[in-house]
Amino acid sequence: MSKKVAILTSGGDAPGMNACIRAIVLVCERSGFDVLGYLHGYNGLLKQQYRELDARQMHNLTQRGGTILHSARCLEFKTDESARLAAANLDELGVTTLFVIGGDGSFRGAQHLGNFWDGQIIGLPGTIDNDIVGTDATIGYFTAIETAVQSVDKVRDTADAFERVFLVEVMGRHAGFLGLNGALASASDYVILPELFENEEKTLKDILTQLNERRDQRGNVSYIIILAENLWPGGIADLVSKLEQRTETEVRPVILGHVQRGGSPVSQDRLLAMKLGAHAATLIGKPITGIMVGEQNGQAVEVPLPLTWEHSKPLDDLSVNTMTLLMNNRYA
Ligand SMILES: Nc1ncnc2c1ncn2[C@@H]1O[C@H](COP(=O)(O)OP(=O)(O)OP(=O)(O)O)[C@@H](O)[C@H]1O
Ligand SMILES: O=P(O)(O)OC[C@H]1O[C@](O)(CO)[C@@H](O)[C@@H]1O
Repeated sequence: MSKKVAILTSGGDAPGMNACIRAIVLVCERSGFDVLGYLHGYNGLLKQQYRELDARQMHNLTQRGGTILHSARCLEFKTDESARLAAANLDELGVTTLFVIGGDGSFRGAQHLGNFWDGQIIGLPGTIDNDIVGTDATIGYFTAIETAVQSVDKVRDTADAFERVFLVEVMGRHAGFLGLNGALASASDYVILPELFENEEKTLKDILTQLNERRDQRGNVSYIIILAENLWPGGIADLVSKLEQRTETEVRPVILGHVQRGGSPVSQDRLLAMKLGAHAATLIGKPITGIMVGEQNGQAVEVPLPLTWEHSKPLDDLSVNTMTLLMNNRYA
């Protein structure tokens, strides 16, 4: 009997998930394995909602954002009862390997399932947040940076025209990767990140000092602040109003939101997705389970799932130092 494997995408969708599905399906087809795709994350696993996947359906897919399997958050999957049901459903279909493409929450779900199911479980890091330990980057992260940068470039045009202050909120859940690199690549003026945030007063003072110095030297200037979501205690509206009071000028907010999750994946995400998906498919049937396949320094690595979430992934020193030199601590 031919082997049967299944794929699901879970949590926030990320550009490149489709390229990853394609890589897994193509390698499986070469090996003569049947592949099915569960729909809507763990919901599909609980409701036995799936479709069969073959190479013909993978045509013209790499460049598409989103996920053809749809994604979802499924709170009930946290219960033991749900994991038992999922295990029974997988066994009923004869699935022996399950690939979970998603973020750290999806990996917790995969680990939870592993407590009740004897099959092989392999995670692939798909999230725009890049907040997964054990891989240099996650699928979707590079596209999200690109989208944020293109958006800030546009904001810059109008900010310059009016010599206005803009506050741009980016995603990242509780991690600053998207904010930091989006801010750097768009040559923004100041960035507020969860990893570096001390308190409101210090942040406001820093911004005021920098902005006043700029105005003293150059007259009216445009000024762009990047704010990571879920960070400012009173939300973006509160920061806008505090900045307006202290700068005595208009401050305009822009929330980039889910735009950052969409769009055709950039090459870096396509390549990462293909490499990780193809490598993961070569592990089918090997005595290794409960792991995430990631990339570290150009090598595929297999990382036990709990190690991907037990500690927070730190921002890299080079990016932080560059940001300090060119942005937050540059007064002229
Ligand atoms: N502790 C857990 N036990 C079982 N399942 C879980 C657990 N944590 C998360 N999950 C499952 O994984 C799903 C996705 O998790 P979450 O919403 O945290 O997104 P994610 O995978 O971290 O992706 P992203 O952060 O990019 O949106 C949850 O809706 C739930 O179905
Ligand atoms: O789509 P939802 O459920 O609003 O989730 C938004 C969250 O998902 C992400 O886009 C990806 O994790 C986060 O950056 C953001 O906080």
